[in-house]
Amino acid sequence: MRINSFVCGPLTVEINEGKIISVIEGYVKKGKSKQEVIDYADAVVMPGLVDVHVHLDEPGRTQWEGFYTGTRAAAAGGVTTVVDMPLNNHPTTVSMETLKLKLEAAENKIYVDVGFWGGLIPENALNTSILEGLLNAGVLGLKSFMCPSGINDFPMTTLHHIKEGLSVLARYRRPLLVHAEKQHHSKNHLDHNDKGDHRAYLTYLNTRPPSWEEAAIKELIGVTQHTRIGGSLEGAHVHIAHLSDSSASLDLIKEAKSHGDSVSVETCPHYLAFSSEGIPNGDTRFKCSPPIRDAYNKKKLWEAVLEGHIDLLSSDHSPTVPGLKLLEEGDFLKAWGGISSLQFDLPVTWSSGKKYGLTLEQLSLLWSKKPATFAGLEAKGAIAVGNHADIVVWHPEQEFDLNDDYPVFLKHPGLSAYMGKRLSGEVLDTFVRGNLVFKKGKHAPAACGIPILAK
Ligand SMILES: NC(=O)N[C@H]1NC(=O)NC1=O
Ligand SMILES: [Zn+2]
Ligand SMILES: [Zn+2]
Repeated sequence: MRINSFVCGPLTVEINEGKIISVIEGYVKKGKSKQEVIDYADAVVMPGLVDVHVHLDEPGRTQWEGFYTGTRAAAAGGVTTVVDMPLNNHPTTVSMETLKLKLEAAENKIYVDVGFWGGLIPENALNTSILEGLLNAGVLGLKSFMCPSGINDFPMTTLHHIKEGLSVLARYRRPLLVHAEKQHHSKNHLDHNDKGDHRAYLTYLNTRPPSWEEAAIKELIGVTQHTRIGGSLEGAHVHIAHLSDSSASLDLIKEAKSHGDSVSVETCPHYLAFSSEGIPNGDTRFKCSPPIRDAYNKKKLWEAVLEGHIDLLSSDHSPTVPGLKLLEEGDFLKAWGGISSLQFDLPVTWSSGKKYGLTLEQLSLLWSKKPATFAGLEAKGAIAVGNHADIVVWHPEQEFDLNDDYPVFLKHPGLSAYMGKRLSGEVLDTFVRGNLVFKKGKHAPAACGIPILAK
């Protein structure tokens, strides 16, 4: 099969047996006989997105999302690989046995390729053989929380657990992703028992100040110094999930990187597209942790992205059921924290980013090459000879309204914070390993995604 496209000049990508076999500047008019040629004219052909932070919640909470709905939404949004988080599913993915349950649940249901993070919790951190079993079974790395996760069977880890986990991960050369917020009480800090207006977003924002992120990251940086070349944790890598604070927390990460620590950081579209000032009273679709901060913070976060201080983007797609989002009560303190977004990674990032000067090359690095490399997926994330033919074809300038008529494939479309927005950048077609999994608004009849296991 050949794909022709005209972006920065004509381009032809040749695909055979799921892999890219040539990338040629210019249109190749004559191919082998019987070879299928798709001409995309002036649409953009880019590597499919690799979303390394997605909660698919199956098994156990399929009513929240699920492999079928989540990966169909991913395919419709040009996301060709997702890496599933070890929590919100039940049981959580914290052992070889629970990973097996994930794999069984995913069978014949996934429309894009799916990798898995395992969970680092106190129990397995203190039992190396459980962790080794989980890593040997193929999780791409581990994830832990420095504050309560909101899920009973996923307890938070202390720095001691994190160090234990890193010493195992160092041998496997796989990363630890950390939810870096550390609860502490300060003078202005209102906690959940205080009587602020629960429908006001500011009440919630004040319960999770930037100093929570700063405190957690400061502790982590004390550990990442040992990941430097020659250090006691050489080979280990710490990745800070969903950074929201673009001030002191970011400065700490920059400093650690300047010393050669093996550390990276992601942020998410909701921190780049929204600001606290614009969140309506009672609209709990916008509740997440760490919280969406003010417009100045957002601007600084975009600057950090464009200057390369933020390594990659991910969705932290974390949906739930309408009942737990408490939309009617609009109670920001009691509602589930998590933003539903997976299908909109590409248009949301583009619509917001182009106002700040984001280029297509940067977009592609942040959403494909960098996350693929981070997760150890060498054959993904770039249109290059030998790579998987994971491709999104899209029209960056095509605008659309996310209204009730728009085909949203997520389990609960109405819960997404992006509904009602006008976005720029419509996906035409999505290929996963050469299979056309989404074409002009329709999915392929069969789910041809495969699970990705580390060797
Ligand atoms: N458990 C879970 O998905 N938590 C996520 N939700 C959110 O808003 N931040 C998270 O870490
Ligand atoms: Zn998190
Ligand atoms: Zn998450």
